[in-house]
Amino acid sequence: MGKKVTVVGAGFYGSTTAQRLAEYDVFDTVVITDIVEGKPAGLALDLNQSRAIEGFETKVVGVTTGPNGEGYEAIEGSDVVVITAGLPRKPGMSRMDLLETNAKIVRQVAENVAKYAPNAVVIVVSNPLDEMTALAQLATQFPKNRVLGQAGMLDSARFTNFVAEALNVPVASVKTLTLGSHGDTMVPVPSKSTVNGKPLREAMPAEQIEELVVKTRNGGAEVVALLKTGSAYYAPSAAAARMAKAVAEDSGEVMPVCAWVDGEYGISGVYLGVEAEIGAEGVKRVVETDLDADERASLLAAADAVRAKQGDVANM
Ligand SMILES: NC(=O)C1=CN([C@@H]2O[C@H](COP(=O)(O)OP(=O)(O)OC[C@H]3O[C@@H](n4cnc5c(N)ncnc54)[C@H](O)[C@@H]3O)[C@@H](O)[C@H]2O)C=CC1
Ligand SMILES: CC(=O)C(=O)O
Repeated sequence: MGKKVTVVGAGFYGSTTAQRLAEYDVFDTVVITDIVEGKPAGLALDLNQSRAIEGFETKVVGVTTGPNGEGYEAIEGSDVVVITAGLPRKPGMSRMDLLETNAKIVRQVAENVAKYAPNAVVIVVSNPLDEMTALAQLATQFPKNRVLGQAGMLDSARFTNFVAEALNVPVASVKTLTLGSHGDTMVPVPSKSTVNGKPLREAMPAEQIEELVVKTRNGGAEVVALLKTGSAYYAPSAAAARMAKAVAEDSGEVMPVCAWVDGEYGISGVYLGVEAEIGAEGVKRVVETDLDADERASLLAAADAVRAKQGDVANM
């Protein structure tokens, strides 16, 4: 049977994700939903009219959902659900300032996903990301491997872009990695970063790497400050769409994602940014990589900070 993906939230992140997913042409159907009357249907109409130009057959369906789950039957049979519903940051706000508002939204969405798409893999993007991922798992009661969050793909892409720009080399020649949280305890990993296959540490001085590490941690805030309203969506949607594609194709691709960690790195009981194999069941396996002592210490600190916050969302 053909694959079906749902994107919940038809704002900037959701609409660009739906576009990317449709243009991949690997799904039969992309459903996009929102609580705003008419907007999902309008986006679907517009995206479907681009099919003849872009050359894809995926059908986009737009549905407005109600406060009591009205309209959610449209997501039935989804293989993947991407949750983008929720407020974005304003300049000066931290992702954590969105916690209480977005927790209510994500809980309501996740409960409906559990009811109408009980076999889906859920990819959470709403912020604060690590907490909303944990909340979505609690609210759906899905197996922990079937709920994951998007952060590391985006943060690594930002780090890669900054390195490529600083060295004036093709983006494709740079590989970087970020682990930890999608917040202050993000852990960019220079020891696993390379330029043309050679260690990043041989390509630029330590002080410059540290500058780019800080820039990566502030990557989202830098865009928010420039946009004035809303937050980034081109790179974020590329990241979430790639994850959804990996699930649909059962590719087993290793990606940095927010996944349930149960013993890897000596860390347990927390959704945290780690590398994982992604496939039809969501996270097939968390992939542990060798880290320097300081990177490992930062990851452990991130786990402690995130675990404490994730404990709070159970009652939200
Ligand atoms: N994880 C990550 O790396 C990133 C996360 N984000 C987060 O993604 C979220 C969405 O960002 P944008 O699309 O830019 O915001 P946006 O404001 O453009 O769109 C959010 C949409 O969610 C909808 N919504 C609200 N409650 C809903 C509900 N109960 N059901 C369905 N839809 C609902 C709103 O009507 C709105 O259309 C934000 O929380 C933002 O912080 C954004 C960028 C990166
Ligand atoms: C909004 C957000 O989380 C980001 O751009 O990183």
